Amino acid sequence: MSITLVLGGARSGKSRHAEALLAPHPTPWTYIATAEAWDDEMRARIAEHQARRDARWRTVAAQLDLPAALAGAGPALVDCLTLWLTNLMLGGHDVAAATTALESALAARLAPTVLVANEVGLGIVPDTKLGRAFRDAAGVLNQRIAARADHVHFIAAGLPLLLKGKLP
Ligand SMILES: Nc1nc2c(ncn2[C@@H]2O[C@H](COP(=O)(O)OP(=O)(O)OP(=O)(O)O)[C@@H](O)[C@H]2O)c(=O)[nH]1
Repeated sequence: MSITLVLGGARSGKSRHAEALLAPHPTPWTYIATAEAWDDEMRARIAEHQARRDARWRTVAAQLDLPAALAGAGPALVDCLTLWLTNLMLGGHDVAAATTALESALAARLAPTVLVANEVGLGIVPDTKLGRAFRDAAGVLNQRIAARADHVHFIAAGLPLLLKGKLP
């Protein structure tokens, strides 16, 4: 089933674009959230997203186990891969093995999947070793998922740029 990767910077409008991609598909749509509400700012960001989603959505939290969240779900939106990577790295997990497991889960999907990820490598070189390792790992992860995706869209200023496949 079709896989779409939606890339973009912070507040580029990528979540809104990704949500709209599921509109032609049957409900309920599954929103797979990788974020954790660790402070008030994050709680406010999450609340904004939740307010936007109506009863056609069901929300599943998956900080680490994306394959389990994807298995058996209908049309699904993963928001976002970059926070999932953060969770893996901070937890000391094997990122390459987790990515392989995600690729297998995507290949087994029977319904469309949209995945959101941040394009983090466009700014200055991070001044910490962890920051540089994260930036590089995010680039590798995006390339691996993009290679398997049917469609890849890059969002800037709320507007989509086609990198692969088709725009809706
Ligand atoms: N735990 C949890 N996280 C959620 C929920 N809804 C949204 N989120 C998270 O909210 C995050 C998106 O936050 P934003 O800060 O608005 O994203 P952004 O990158 O700045 O914005 P856009 O590019 O415009 O989408 C994603 O990582 C989601 O996982 C939810 O119901 N529960």
